[in-house]
Amino acid sequence: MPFNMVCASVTDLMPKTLEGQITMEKTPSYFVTREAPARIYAMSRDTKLIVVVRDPVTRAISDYTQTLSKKPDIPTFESLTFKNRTTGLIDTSWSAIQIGIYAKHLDNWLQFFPMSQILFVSGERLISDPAGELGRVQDFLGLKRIITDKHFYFNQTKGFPCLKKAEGSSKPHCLGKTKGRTHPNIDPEVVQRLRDFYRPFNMKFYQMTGHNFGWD
Ligand SMILES: Nc1ncnc2c1ncn2[C@@H]1O[C@H](COP(=O)(O)OS(=O)(=O)O)[C@@H](OP(=O)(O)O)[C@H]1O
Repeated sequence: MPFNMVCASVTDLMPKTLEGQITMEKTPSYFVTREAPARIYAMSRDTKLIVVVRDPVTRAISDYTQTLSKKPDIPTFESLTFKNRTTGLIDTSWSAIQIGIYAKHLDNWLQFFPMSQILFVSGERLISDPAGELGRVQDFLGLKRIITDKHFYFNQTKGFPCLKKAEGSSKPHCLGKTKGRTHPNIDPEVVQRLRDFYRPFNMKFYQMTGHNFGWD
């Protein structure tokens, strides 16, 4: 990812929700938008928030890969990562790097919402155990566990789980072409430097969420 943030709530601005329905809205940039928590809180303070997160180093490379697919002339990942390559100073103003400082963004949300209203879904586990991760989502939303292991199969070619049957269809459904792009090879020293950079922020994030995402 990029990653996604989902808001589940009933608000005046969203389509009318019938009894027994939940309105969901998804935008990747919510989690990192400074004004978002106050605005969502003002709309509906009971909103439940779901954020899909993955290892911030892989996330940064994935983000870069997505930009590269649209603008093939951009500088290399390695050159964008550093303010000064010789000193190893990381350019934290580069959005691909900035977005992965999850603890900092979460701080912003905790000014308005309690942790009990926020669920962090592991992007890695969404691939290795989709039913388990979706079980957590269903529990969090107070839904019966309808989606289980029997709804998925693993597509080796795609490298992702797919749905055995898409909603309202009898055909399987896999993620589209823009998911699972091949990432460029990044200089391992740069990857290591980024791992070191993110470690303290990851530790803080594990502490805040009470969940070790296993990125280190
Ligand atoms: N269901 C599911 N499970 C696990 N991982 C998933 C899933 N859906 C998307 N992805 C990964 O998210 C990356 C694309 O991010 P987004 O879908 O948020 O991007 S965007 O909406 O197009 O901006 C993309 O990252 P890459 O690994 O770089 O391809 C996908 O692998």
